[in-house]
Amino acid sequence: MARLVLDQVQKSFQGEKVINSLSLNIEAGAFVALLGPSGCGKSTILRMLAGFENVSAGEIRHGDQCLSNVEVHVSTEARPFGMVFQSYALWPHMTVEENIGYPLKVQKINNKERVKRIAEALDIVQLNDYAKRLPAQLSGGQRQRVALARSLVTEPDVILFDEPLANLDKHLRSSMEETFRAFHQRTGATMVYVTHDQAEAMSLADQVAVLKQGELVQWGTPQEIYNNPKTAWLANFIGRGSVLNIAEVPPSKYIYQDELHERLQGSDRAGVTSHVLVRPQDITFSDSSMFGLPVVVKQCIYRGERYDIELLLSNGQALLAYSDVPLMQGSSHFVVLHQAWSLESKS
Ligand SMILES: Nc1ncnc2c1ncn2[C@@H]1O[C@H](COP(=O)(O)OP(=O)(O)OP(=O)(O)O)[C@@H](O)[C@H]1O
Repeated sequence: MARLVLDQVQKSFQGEKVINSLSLNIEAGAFVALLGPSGCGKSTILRMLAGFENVSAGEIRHGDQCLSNVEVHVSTEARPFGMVFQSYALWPHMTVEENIGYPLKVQKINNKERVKRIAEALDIVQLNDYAKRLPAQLSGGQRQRVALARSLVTEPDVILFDEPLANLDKHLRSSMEETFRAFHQRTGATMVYVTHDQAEAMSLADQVAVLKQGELVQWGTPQEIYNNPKTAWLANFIGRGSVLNIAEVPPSKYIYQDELHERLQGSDRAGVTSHVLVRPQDITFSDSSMFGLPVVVKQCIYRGERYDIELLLSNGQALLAYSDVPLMQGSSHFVVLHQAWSLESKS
């Protein structure tokens, strides 16, 4: 097991840069998500890691071995990596066990060892009873589990996932998340997981790289990214919340109730303003004008477990809060903002 390093990696297609000087240190055994909107370059990074694409500049290393730079390109087959795709990519004419065993056949692993490893892989993904079936006789989730099992029979150091749950319905996705988690714990392999679904990335990964237009916006634990986003774009991409203008505060710090209320009310007079993120769970409704800020309800939307309340502050800024009870459109209330996180930039 070795660390996977992307060192100032760049990628251009026909002279157009799609990955701009990306550096990431992925520790051995980590579960890393590459997260970002469509077209940000996630799949291109995965394809460079897999060896399907070369790099235009920079270097990819696995431990001491250089996998890719402008001069070196280790082929896909020679990298100790497994891969799981959105489309499963199973052989339709092969049974489950034949599909799983195929990479071992290619590696000319002897029959006895092959049978043993197939049985272990079937056990990990809990498909022992399905070994003799064809892919067409399986559900989408079961097919993806076959693809998972096939990715691990060669005992790879690293497994690359390209949106593996994208074709599955919501219910199945959450049970597959459980499978991935257990799979990671049992194999101990390093996992690099591409997704555009922030909830999936947050629940699975221990480190998340958020990308936008080929640039790394932030790299950290799910908690860091949720609680301490650098930019307003990221704050809106991960979870829900409101970005407000307040009288200037230093970036990257929490501001609490009294100071926050004061600076919010002073934002109109202030020469310089800062952007802060307020999460809806950090807002409560108050009976008192002494502690609360006046707001008017713009919209109230039922969400099952709660209501989303879109509010307008007296200076016209919009604020999202949650409520257990419905509030009438146009009605006036007071809210307490318990804390806000000051952002480095708005973009
Ligand atoms: N072979 C190629 N030739 C030219 N441009 C490409 C090629 N592959 C990808 N691109 C471009 O590179 C950019 C990043 O694409 P990529 O597929 O990596 O994004 P992504 O984040 O994985 O998107 P999605 O979530 O939609 O799959 C896009 O603008 C895309 O059009």
